[in-house]
Amino acid sequence: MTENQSASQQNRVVIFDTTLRDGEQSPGCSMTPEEKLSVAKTLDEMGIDVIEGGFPISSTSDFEAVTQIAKHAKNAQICGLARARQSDIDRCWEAVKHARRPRIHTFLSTSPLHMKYKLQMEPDDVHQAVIDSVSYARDLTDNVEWSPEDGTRTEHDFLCRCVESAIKSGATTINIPDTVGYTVPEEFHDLIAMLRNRVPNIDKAILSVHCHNDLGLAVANSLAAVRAGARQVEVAVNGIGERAGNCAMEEVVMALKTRHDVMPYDCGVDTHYITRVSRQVAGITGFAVQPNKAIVGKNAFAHEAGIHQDGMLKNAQTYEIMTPESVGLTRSTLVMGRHSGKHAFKSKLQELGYELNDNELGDAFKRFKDLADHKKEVFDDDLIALIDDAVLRHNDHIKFVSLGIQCGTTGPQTADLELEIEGERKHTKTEGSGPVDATFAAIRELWPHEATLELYQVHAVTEGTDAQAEVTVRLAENDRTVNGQGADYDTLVASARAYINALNKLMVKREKTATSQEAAGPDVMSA
Ligand SMILES: CC(=O)SCCNC(=O)CCNC(=O)[C@H](O)C(C)(C)COP(=O)(O)OP(=O)(O)OC[C@H]1O[C@@H](n2cnc3c(N)ncnc32)[C@H](O)[C@@H]1OP(=O)(O)O
Ligand SMILES: CC(C)C(=O)C(=O)O
Repeated sequence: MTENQSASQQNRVVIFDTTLRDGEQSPGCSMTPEEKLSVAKTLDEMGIDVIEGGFPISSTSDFEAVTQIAKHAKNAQICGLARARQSDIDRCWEAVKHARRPRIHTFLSTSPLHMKYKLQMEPDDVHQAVIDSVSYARDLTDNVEWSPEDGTRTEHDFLCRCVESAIKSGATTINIPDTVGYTVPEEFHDLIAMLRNRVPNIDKAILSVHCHNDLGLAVANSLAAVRAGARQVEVAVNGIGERAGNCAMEEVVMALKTRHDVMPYDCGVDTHYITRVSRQVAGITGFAVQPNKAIVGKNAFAHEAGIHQDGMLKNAQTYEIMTPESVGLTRSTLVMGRHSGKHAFKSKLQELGYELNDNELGDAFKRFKDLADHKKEVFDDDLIALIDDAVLRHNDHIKFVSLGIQCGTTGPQTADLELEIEGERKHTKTEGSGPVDATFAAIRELWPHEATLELYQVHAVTEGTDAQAEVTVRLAENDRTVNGQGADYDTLVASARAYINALNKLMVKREKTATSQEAAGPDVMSA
């Protein structure tokens, strides 16, 4: 009996996280291999069962990300996506094979619309390609997932035929995607029930769902599918993903935990990591979480109305269906400030879930002391922003040194900027239309580049006029898009740091992103 089958029989729901593949398909959301690896490490630690690290044939950067994730994962199965092409499957296997538990996820559209217009293939040829691609993948590994893309708009007879053949060809997971987020919960429930009733060998594979959120129904649809017998749910942190996004990991996991009475299914996720991974993904992608977002929004556990506050004081359960602690929002035991030393700093970071090496700790401590000199209270959110900004910066080609600004109504706005570029200090003083424009103009003068600014976003980490600013800068150059982040108590310094971070990432991408054309194979398998 396979691991998947035993999970299926025991009401255990496998959590398959696709933040790093479908999540990354959100426009402007691309992540470097290093960033993907750092998120994957958290997902692995928190008990996510399967991590889809990317689409290895799509770029050398994605190939490298999946390879690195596969090499580092301790517990999770590591998966890559592949079209129904030998070259895609080979490339995927090359990356995932390093994992202790690798998985190939291959897919092909089965809806009339997709077959006719997108694939331009006849149903019989699609059916044969399913058999060929799954059999080919199965020769490489015994852990093969197959997805009929646009499955929810596929004719039932044809869906059953393809699912049955995919299982006969060796698929161990059958994932039904609601690719365009069209389905409503009752329909999804009935679709899964229909497959279980009609496909004779359905129990040989675990049934999975992959829901998009175009109508805001991704979580409801996924839970309806679980109630009908699906035992894998595909999710993304903060619900990011193509268009309106994917089923939000934190929502499904907390719904299963909180309403175990009506949904008696278990998953292996340690929910205490939820806040941390949400912040990590938001920081890396620059996709801020809306304040009223379930589970991870800033207001998810805030009570403002007097009657609610009164109820909370008398008994928290009056207005709280789950505790903030259960998702990792802990009341601080260590208060950090200018008098805190390195030991307390290290313990605090451990409390927040960060393990830094000695160099990273040293750099972060210097930044913390500087911040504490300028800010009365250093909150947990300040530290998280600071750590996310300070680590992962060691190999940067361009480093921020200092910035002086002249702004206001009395004279030209100028930025006096010093950078260290490949070990050499460079300095300039540049004018601009406002201090941010002057700062970015100074960077462009010291490091000329063609990339265009697509997004400039400032977010106050905490309340108060001394709050740290967390800035996101998105730069685009040809097909490459990168998000840079910077945090500082000075908004302009944070802006400079974010722009420089984006430039550093762009350089890494320039080096690594050779398009996959030479690796991409010619045709759909049977065509
Ligand atoms: C529903 C989903 O989320 S599926 C995943 C979507 N994710 C992405 O597309 C992100 C990564 N994609 C990419 O980088 C590129 O699209 C690549 C590298 C995969 C392919 O790039 P290109 O070779 O330039 O092809 P392009 O993207 O223009 O078109 C896709 C081709 O794949 C074919 N195709 C689409 N899905 C499949 C599939 N499951 N199996 C086989 N072929 C497929 C299309 O019919 C089209 O073929 P054609 O070129 O013969 O018309
Ligand atoms: C590849 C499949 C699972 C997908 O992402 C979709 O259909 O949305």
